[in-house]
Amino acid sequence: MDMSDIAARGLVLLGCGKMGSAMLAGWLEGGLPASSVSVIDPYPSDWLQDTGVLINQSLPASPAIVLIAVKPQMMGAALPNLQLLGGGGTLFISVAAGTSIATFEDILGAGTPIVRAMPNTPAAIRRGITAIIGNDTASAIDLDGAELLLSAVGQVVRLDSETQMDAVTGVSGSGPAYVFHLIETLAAAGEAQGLPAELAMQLAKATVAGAGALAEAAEENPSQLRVNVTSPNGTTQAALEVLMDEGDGFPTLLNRAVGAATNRSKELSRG
Ligand SMILES: NC(=O)C1=CN([C@@H]2O[C@H](COP(=O)(O)OP(=O)(O)OC[C@H]3O[C@@H](n4cnc5c(N)ncnc54)[C@H](O)[C@@H]3O)[C@@H](O)[C@H]2O)C=CC1
Ligand SMILES: O=C(O)[C@@H]1CCC=N1
Repeated sequence: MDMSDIAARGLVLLGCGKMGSAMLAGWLEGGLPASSVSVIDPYPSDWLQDTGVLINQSLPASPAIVLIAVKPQMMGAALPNLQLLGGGGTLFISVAAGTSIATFEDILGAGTPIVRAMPNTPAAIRRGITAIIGNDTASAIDLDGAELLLSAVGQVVRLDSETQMDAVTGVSGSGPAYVFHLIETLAAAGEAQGLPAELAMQLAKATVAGAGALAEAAEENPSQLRVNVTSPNGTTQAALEVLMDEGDGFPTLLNRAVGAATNRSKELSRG
């Protein structure tokens, strides 16, 4: 399968809110024709209506891929829309947090190829990362198809076990929110030190974006990159002594935050 096969047979998107539209923006920017995408969503956004995709119209009989991007709590109402699809080699991909492959197998049948995926919103600018795992029916070709579609909006990693999905959700699925909060709080801290709000925000955004890009591009690991910023007895050391505090510093806080997200993912999958 390549992107032209997906374009020829059609892609169905069930739910096009924040995550669905982030991915759709990335696919359209990557050249997927809008006319090959059918969206089902009772509340299509203005942005979606301007893209030229087919919205709430009859679906192709056997689309290449159906991607499910509704909230876990909406799944019961949304999935019956899809029961008539499949059978013709359609691959189902779900990005729903905390919704197990078994849940989809109950509704769509265990003989249906299903890939569970956890993307993140930087997909909108094709800088996302998505973790995937297939059910027993999903073939190597199905996993390659899922990887092809999702790699159009960023990196793709394959998991060994579905149980890893809860922690992945806690790290990279929810992770952009932690980084956005870091930007907000870094800018607010700059303001507290007397900088104008706009300047503080520009400094914070560029610092996070630049450090992220350097962390990805550099040969050194992030620990060494941190050391490179830290002059002995200088300003960074003064800050890191606060941030790396064993009691209430970053390590403790992030461990608790990622743990809370992971546990919530586990809770959602228990229903
Ligand atoms: N927002 C994020 O950063 C991420 C979200 N996810 C997962 O993506 C899924 C969607 O999350 P968001 O996009 O954030 O939520 P959202 O609330 O922005 O989008 C959900 C969309 O589903 C639509 N919808 C509601 N009932 C429907 C139905 N019966 N049929 C079809 N569409 C229906 C809504 O109108 C809405 O546009 C969730 O399962 C979430 O766990 C996964 C990774 C990251
Ligand atoms: O907050 C959530 O439940 C979803 C899953 C990962 C990011 N957003």
